[in-house]
Formats: sequence, structure tokens, C-alpha cells
Amino acid sequence: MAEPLLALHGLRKRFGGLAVTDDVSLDVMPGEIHAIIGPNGAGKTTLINEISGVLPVDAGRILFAGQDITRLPLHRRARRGLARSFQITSIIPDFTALENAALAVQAGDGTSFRFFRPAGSERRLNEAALAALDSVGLAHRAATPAGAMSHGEKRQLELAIALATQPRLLLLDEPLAGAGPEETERLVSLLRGLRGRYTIVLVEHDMQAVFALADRISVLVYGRLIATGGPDAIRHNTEVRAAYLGEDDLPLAGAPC
Ligand SMILES: Nc1ncnc2c1ncn2[C@@H]1O[C@H](COP(=O)(O)OP(=O)(O)OP(=O)(O)O)[C@@H](O)[C@H]1O
Repeated sequence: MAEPLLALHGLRKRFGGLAVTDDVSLDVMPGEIHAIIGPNGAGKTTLINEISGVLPVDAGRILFAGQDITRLPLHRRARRGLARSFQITSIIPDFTALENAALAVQAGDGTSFRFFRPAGSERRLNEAALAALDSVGLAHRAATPAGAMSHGEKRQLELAIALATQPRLLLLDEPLAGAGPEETERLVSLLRGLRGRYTIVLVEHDMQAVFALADRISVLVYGRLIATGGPDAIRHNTEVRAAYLGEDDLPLAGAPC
């Protein structure tokens, strides 16, 4: 069996008296889209923050590609290929889509602060940036200033920026938030196109999208992991359904998304 790309072992985090991550252990396998769902306040964003290094854990271990990264700072996790997509805030509005992606390519290959670059590196930079834009269907908008793009396009660009760093693991925190129905459809098909090529941890409230996209789903309730499994197993899990009682957004049938 393949080794997990990301393995969480007994993670714990408290905010004052509140256990927000309560002995969470889970594996993310290479190439899978692994969704983390749970009711509001379940601790999903906190968990993503612990994985990316924004927040230190109180106890437990985080292994990435077999190496212990529990105490590594955020930038050193990023260097190892752990990319987090920051909701639009990483976009520079006055820069074109291509320039935004090129900055990310530079950050990814560690050349951001080199003043003297060998001839040809500019071209390679632009090619890599264009490839990232192309992978999210934005190549035709390369010359457009990011600030002039629609909300959905900014989401696509944000994804291109994350992909431009050539991540081994992509952490997506609510990539569909604020998107209208058409934008959602486009973003879901775009994410589906990344399946198998990237390993993705996805936190998302849109259950139709989650059940359409995820290979496996982990369910957090009050910081505790109550289930991990394929969409069908999760959909029919009694404890999961009880956790969502009163919310009608857990789809019973397969979603046509
Ligand atoms: N910095 C903090 N200090 C104190 N409590 C916090 C902090 N950040 C989050 N919390 C609390 O931790 C709990 C989990 O929050 P978190 O944002 O991780 O949940 P979530 O599952 O992502 O929620 P949502 O679905 O609403 O985005 C909540 O009760 C929240 O109020």
C-alpha cells in the first residue's frame, strides 16, 4: 500500500477551555482529494492552520512525505511543497494574471530576491506562469489586471497561484465561498480536472460540490474526527447524519455536480 503523503497523529489544540482539535489522526493519500467537513465551528479551519503551520499544535505529530514537520515554520513547510490557497488575498490587483502567477513561480523556485538572473530565465518564468494559468482555464486572461477580473476568475487565479509553486499538497479552504451557481460549476469542474494530478485537502461548505469531488471525506464535530470514508459511506453514516441534523445540506443521493 502507498505511503500517505500527509499523516496526522493525535493532533490536539485548545483555545482556552475549548478542545478545537481533539486527538485527530488521519492519512491523506497521494493523488486523492480529501475533504474535511463538519458543522460550523467544528475546527476545520483550525486544522488547516495546524497543517500549514499558521498555528502550532499543542500535541501530536504531522508527517509530510514521511518527515516530521510538526515544529517547522510555515515557510519551511511551503518550501517542501505544502501550498495553501489564501482566499483571494494573495492576489495583487494591479498586476496582470500572468505577473501574479509569475511571482508565485519565483516564490516556488526560490529566485524571488535574485537581482541577476541568467538570460532565458525570464522566458522560463513566463512559460511556467502561463502553464499555471492554462491549467485553470485562464490563459486567455493572462494580460488582464487581476483587479479587473470577476470574483470567479479571481478564485481561478488564486488556484493558479497555488499551482504555480508546484505543490505536492494543496490545502484549499473554502474555494467556492462567495461564488455564484455558474462560477461554482466552473470551479468544480476545474477542481475535478486536478484530481489525480494533485493531492488536495479541501475544506468546503458546499456539500454538493464536496460529494461530487472528494475521493474520501473526513467529518469533524467539536474538534473530534467522527468518520473518514468514501462519499457513499459518509452519506449513509448514522453519526454523520446526526451531526448534520437540522441542516438539509448533506446530500442523500449522488450529486450531479
Ligand atoms: N484564535 C482563536 N481563539 C479562540 N477561539 C478560536 C480561535 N479560532 C477559532 N476559535 C474557535 O474554535 C472553534 C473552531 O473554529 P474553526 O474556525 O476552526 O471552525 P470551522 O469548522 O472552520 O468553522 P466554520 O465552518 O464556521 O468556518 C470555534 O468555536 C471558534 O470560535
